[in-house]
Amino acid sequence: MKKFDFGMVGLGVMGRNLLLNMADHDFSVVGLDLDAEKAASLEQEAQEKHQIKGTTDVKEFVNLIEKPRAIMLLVPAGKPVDSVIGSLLEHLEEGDIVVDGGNSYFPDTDRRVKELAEKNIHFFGMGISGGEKGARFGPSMMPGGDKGAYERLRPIFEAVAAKVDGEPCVSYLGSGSAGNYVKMVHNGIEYAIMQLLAETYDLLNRGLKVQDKRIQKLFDQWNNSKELESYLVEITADILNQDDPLTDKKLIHLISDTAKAKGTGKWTSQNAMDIQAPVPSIDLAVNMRDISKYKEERISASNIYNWEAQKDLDLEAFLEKLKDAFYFAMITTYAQGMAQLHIASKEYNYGLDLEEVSKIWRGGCIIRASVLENFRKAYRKNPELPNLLLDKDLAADLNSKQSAIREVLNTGISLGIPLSVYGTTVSYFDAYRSEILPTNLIQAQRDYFGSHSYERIDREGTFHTEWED
Ligand SMILES: NC(=O)C1=CN([C@@H]2O[C@H](COP(=O)(O)OP(=O)(O)OC[C@H]3O[C@@H](n4cnc5c(N)ncnc54)[C@H](OP(=O)(O)O)[C@@H]3O)[C@@H](O)[C@H]2O)C=CC1
Ligand SMILES: O=C(CO)[C@H](O)[C@H](O)COP(=O)(O)O
Repeated sequence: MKKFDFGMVGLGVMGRNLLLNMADHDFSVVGLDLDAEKAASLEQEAQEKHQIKGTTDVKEFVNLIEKPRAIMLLVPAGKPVDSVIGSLLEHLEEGDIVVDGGNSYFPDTDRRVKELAEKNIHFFGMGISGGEKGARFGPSMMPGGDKGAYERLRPIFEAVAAKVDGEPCVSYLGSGSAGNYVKMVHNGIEYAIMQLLAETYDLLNRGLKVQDKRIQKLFDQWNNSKELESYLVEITADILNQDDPLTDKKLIHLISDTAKAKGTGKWTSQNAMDIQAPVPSIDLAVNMRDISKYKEERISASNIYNWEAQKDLDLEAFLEKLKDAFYFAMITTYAQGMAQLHIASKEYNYGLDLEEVSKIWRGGCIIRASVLENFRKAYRKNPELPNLLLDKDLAADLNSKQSAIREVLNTGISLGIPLSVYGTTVSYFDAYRSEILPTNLIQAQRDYFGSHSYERIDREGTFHTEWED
């Protein structure tokens, strides 16, 4: 009996759809899930041309795959990944390849690579983005680690990946856990841009009392513009247009404002602090999801603190400024995430090529946007660019939009609408462009209370002062 080309463990949202995508591209595929219904429904969903089988039996699953085997895991991150690896191990043989396609925490990937290498089994992490539709019709995929193993599977991944101008949105990114790290930062950027869009909506809806229809039209216009065409802007317009099937209202007004998170945004911020890569826009986006959870306290506080403000402004002129402000904040957010990748690449010896990262984020993934092409050009000009804010072409754009974001921010503050990510983005920008910061005072304070010493700008050495109180 002819064996299958590829095996998938986990037939949920991502695994089932990616497997069907592979079958569309003429690869024969077998899927494993603990849930018999999911295994059976995979076969029911298959079209005549597909070669697909679903099973709940690990031994049968492994034996059905052509050697050396290629197996991908798309199960929830954490313990389920270790549990699946444990159950596969007794059936795998030397030379088999196991790919973790989930949002695994990158140090877990480093550990698993080592554990499986001792058994001569190739293991690598490959972040996948695009959600349900992306997995089914073309995701962006971020593999790292075992390059030889990736090369063997490259034809499958290139066939199923999203394509932009004929180029597949998958590239080998670097050694070790590079693939999971890049996906983690992708999600951090995703959190911040989602928060920026939510703040934009709040400013217009709650602050300036603009009708949903007008806001929806605005996002639609943005998505149809050269600068702001992007998946997250596109779906935000769709969301605002969605009717509720149970009432006569728009669905958005009936959804709870308490946000959930699976952890990748938090990991991005936590690790950024570890490697001293400032990403305040991502930090704030995580904070805002956390603040949203304190619903009872927010209700109490809203009864204590009132701020009723009206703003007379020319709405159409303001919307033009808002577009520039969003562009400014979006670019500055990407710049922080990309700078984190630049620093992490050195810290963990990943050898990341940020031109490739920009290339494979142009399509398929949640943060795909037309501006990624400009980032690609910036990194092509200078592969060692430490921060996109230093690219001359992007700088010219940002300079022309600086006044817009400051005006939008002032409007938000005077109306009492929280524009956290907009605000922190401007502070990040202002700090990054400051030749002189007040950190000399911090150094003096540290020396004053803790004799921590300081350095001077006029002579070499380390100094301590007996400060007079
Ligand atoms: N959903 C999304 O948009 C995206 C998700 N991801 C990541 O991809 C991974 C998978 O996510 P997603 O598909 O959404 O998750 P789902 O929960 O939809 O699917 C996971 C599947 O894995 C199965 N499973 C769990 N443990 C085992 C096991 N030991 N053996 C076999 N099957 C098992 C689950 O079965 P059961 O339900 O019966 O427990 C379920 O069918 C996660 O790491 C996620 O963070 C990445 C990008 C986008
Ligand atoms: O990886 C993804 C998209 O790129 C997943 O959809 C992820 O679950 C999103 O993160 P969170 O659930 O924390 O909002």
